[in-house]
Amino acid sequence: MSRVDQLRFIIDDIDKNIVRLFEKRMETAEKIAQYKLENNLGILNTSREEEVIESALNELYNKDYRDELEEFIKKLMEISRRVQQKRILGMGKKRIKIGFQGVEGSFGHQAAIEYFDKDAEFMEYMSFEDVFKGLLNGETDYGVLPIENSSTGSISSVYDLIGEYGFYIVGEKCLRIKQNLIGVKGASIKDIKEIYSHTQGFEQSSSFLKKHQEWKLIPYHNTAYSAKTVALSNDFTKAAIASEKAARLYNLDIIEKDINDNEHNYTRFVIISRKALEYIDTSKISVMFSIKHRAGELYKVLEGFHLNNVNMLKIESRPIKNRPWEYMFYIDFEGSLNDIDIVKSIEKIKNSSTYFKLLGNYTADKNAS
Ligand SMILES: C=C(O[C@@H]1C=C(C(=O)O)C=C[C@H]1O)C(=O)O
Repeated sequence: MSRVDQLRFIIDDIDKNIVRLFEKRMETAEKIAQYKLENNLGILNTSREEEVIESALNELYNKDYRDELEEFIKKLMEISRRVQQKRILGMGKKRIKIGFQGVEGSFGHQAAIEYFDKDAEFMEYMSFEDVFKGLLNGETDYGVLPIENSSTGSISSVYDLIGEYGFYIVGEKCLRIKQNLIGVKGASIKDIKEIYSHTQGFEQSSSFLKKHQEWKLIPYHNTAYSAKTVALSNDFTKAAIASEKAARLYNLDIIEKDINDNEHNYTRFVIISRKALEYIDTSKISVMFSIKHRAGELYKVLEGFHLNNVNMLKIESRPIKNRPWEYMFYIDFEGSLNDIDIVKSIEKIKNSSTYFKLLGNYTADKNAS
């Protein structure tokens, strides 16, 4: 072993000890952070830091290293303050709460889990409007709602609720939907008399259901809730249209798999919030507006997209309550508010509309266009 190798061997051993001591020191600092949080104390304590430096310098045999040691200890305390800060923020951070319609095993629940951190708290709501109410009264931080299915089209009630409640769209999640006919363990297709599902489940499986006109269709709040109801009934004559996950969760049999009419069956969910978020990495914009009931008004708006080379993704119109034959338009288009052409297109819509609201600028799900 060369001399330098020998010395490096010694350094490696010293570093191992330093790492062990470093870990110990940081863990102790975290315990102090806990105490500070409980006693409402600030992290920085200058007089204590001065003491720490002084006693460290007193420990030093080789006084030539005074400045270096001081620098080292100062840096160490800076790191320890950062660790404490992280710890306090982590402890203070409340779990975010997400509202969805239905029960565990519903597609809304799945979209919520896939979009948000698993540590979030997921809250079940009976109806779409209940999800909005939960957000309005502060029970939740975000709501997850289906807005469009690739086979059956827009979920108009959710559009209306977005208009009514005035929340923002801060994200989207596109989910592949596979519907299944599920029944109690041991039930066969011949036993069935009644089917429970959300109307979307029926609509998405309409060709399959046409072959069984004798079945009574009972619309329910949610596909997973239908599965749960069938499980509780323990009745061979009842079946549900729901996900494979719901079948597993409620201990039911899959009588017929993948009964949706279209193989490529997707539902797009929007993530709604009381506040708009900062526009970072955004690629899709949603707006809502109404226009004068006059020839060429919608054309003027759409011209703005063409002139500024903006790709429109979807347009939806919904009747305005109490104003017969007048409509609210909802448009989704590609872009970010950091882009000047996009801002110009939006200005054009604003100038041509009687009412305008920017619903959100968010990151598009790659499966949504
Ligand atoms: C660890 C503490 O928090 C901070 C960090 C210090 C350190 O790393 O030694 C000292 C004082 C505080 O500014 C403490 O208060 O003791």
